[in-house]
Amino acid sequence: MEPRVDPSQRIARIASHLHPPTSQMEEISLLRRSDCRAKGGAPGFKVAILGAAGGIGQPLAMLVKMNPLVSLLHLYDVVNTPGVTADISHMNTGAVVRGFLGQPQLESALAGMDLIIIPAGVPRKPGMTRDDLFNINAGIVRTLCEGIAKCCPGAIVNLISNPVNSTVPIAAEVFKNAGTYNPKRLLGVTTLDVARANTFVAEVLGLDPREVNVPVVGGHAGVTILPLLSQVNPPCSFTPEEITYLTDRIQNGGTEVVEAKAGAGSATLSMAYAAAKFADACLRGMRGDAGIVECAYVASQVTELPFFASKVRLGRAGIEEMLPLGPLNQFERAGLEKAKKELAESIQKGISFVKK
Ligand SMILES: NC(=O)c1ccc[n+]([C@@H]2O[C@H](COP(=O)([O-])OP(=O)(O)OC[C@H]3O[C@@H](n4cnc5c(N)ncnc54)[C@H](O)[C@@H]3O)[C@@H](O)[C@H]2O)c1
Ligand SMILES: O=C(O)C[C@H](O)C(=O)O
Repeated sequence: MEPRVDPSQRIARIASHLHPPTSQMEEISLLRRSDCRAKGGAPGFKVAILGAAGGIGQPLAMLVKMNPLVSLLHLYDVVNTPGVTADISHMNTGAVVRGFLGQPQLESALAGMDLIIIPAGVPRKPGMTRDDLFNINAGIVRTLCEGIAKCCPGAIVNLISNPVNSTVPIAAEVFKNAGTYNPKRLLGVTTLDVARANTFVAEVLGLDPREVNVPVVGGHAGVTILPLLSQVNPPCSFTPEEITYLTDRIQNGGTEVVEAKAGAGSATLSMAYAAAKFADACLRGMRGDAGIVECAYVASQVTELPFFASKVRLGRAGIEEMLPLGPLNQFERAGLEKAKKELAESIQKGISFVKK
């Protein structure tokens, strides 16, 4: 028979786990994790979301909490994480959730994590380009990456904060300065471009969007978003009008949402979906699953540019292989030249921000 425990002591013990003093945060996080495993919870990966209380962060936290590969989920933001954490923690899925609030708790949020997802930063309003976010978001990404270099240098990083074409080079420079840079572990998330391309192409072809796969390469802003409509799977052909319509809609999908939201932000729900899907692909690769291929914006040798989005094969250590672009038609070759011109400037801007 179990020893009798005074119910008031039991309640006090639970309450102290829910509202621990800051200094005990990490210790209790470990305690709860081992509690969870002792009760039969499956071991899994430790994931942190930085910017977890935002428009993307909240639905992303919900989706990651539902991922059976995740055993521990850390939610970090400079505002509102206690509420978001309490809310998400009531979902009866396997992952244990812990909240971290403000810069003093950043290091505890990062310690021991396997995968870091970063949607921290300001979103666009109508009339703005993603590059207009640079001045605020560059500093946010730099600070968070300095924390990663210090507390979990071996983690895989999924970077969402815009302008992605510049924030990924910023992260790379920060990691280089800290001596922790491994290009296989730093991935700019462009999955939403692929999700949009699959959806819009499926609409035109009258297919189920889940059965369509469109490679989208280049970067994540305007003309740098280059859908390869000649490589759509299942193989198909388009009229010149369809190609013009689809390319324009895919390149401006983000602006379509920004304008529809009319000042209330940019894509959050579709982005959370895309980020959760991409994180799941990274985790399956880390687990050792074979044949996981996704498009992402990464340090690259596919073109002469140091960063470029293209198909990568994911594995235990992050990026295991960079797949070639494949044959491009004349329209795509012209698009690639335009994309490279803008990308080169955005990459340089990111690098200079850290070097200055
Ligand atoms: N890569 C993509 O495809 C893609 C898609 C959509 C949005 N985005 C970008 O994602 C970012 C977030 O968008 P959102 O709609 O969630 O914005 P949001 O304003 O709703 O949320 C951002 C969150 O970041 C937090 N934050 C700010 N500074 C922080 C810091 N120093 N540390 C931790 N958290 C911090 C804020 O408190 C807020 O909760 C934007 O830059 C947006 O442009 C990228
Ligand atoms: O368009 C934006 O500003 C957000 C994001 O990059 C998107 O593609 O939806």
